[in-house]
Amino acid sequence: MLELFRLESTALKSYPFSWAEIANLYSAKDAAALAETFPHDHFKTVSGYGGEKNYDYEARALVEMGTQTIAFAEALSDVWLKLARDLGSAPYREAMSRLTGIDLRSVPMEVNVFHYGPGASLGAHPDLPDKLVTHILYFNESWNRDDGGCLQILSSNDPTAVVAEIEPLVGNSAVLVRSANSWHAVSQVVGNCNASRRSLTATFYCPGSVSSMWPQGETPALHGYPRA
Ligand SMILES: O=C(O)CCC(=O)C(=O)O
Ligand SMILES: [Fe+2]
Repeated sequence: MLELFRLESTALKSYPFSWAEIANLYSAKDAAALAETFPHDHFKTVSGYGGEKNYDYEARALVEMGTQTIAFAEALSDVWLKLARDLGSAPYREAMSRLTGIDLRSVPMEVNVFHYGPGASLGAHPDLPDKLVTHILYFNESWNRDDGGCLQILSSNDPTAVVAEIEPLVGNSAVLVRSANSWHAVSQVVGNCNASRRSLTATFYCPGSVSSMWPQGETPALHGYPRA
């Protein structure tokens, strides 16, 4: 499913920090099926203001932290099951290690899926210090830049210091190596947007870290995501 050679044939950019945009992660047929059957089950609403960042979106677990366990596998389409298996696999970790120059073969990782509905955004942030690398994959069949919802690579904590913008189109992805200056944001989705902005993050953590998305002991209320 995942065309790992795309990761192997990309070099990281060094400005304004270590990052890369990588397109064409799947065949056209798989890309269409992934976009068509993007998960709508078992989401929690995540929002908060202040602290590291402002944020507002819907999140679903796909591969649980530090395991290869696929969350709510029974609700996934065949292509989504395949993608979840690939993201939990050793060859994916090896390709990500080669791309970033960081040994990610045995560190804890988790995969989560997101809908950003009308008005949703993610303020400028460098990612928490216990993260090593985040790979963000996108799943919209089409996208209008005027609707917001783009990943913005920033040269500082100033949200207007935009160096590059990545559209959330299926097959497209971005790799961010966490550092003190790895500033990035998601521009606000406009209020009248008629499709959600769809993404997934595969996050590799420092050894010994726990999930900040799904704190242990918390039993979040999960719901279906009803919108298109
Ligand atoms: O969805 C994106 O493009 C960025 C997500 C992100 O920065 C994060 O989850 O920390
Ligand atoms: Fe981030």
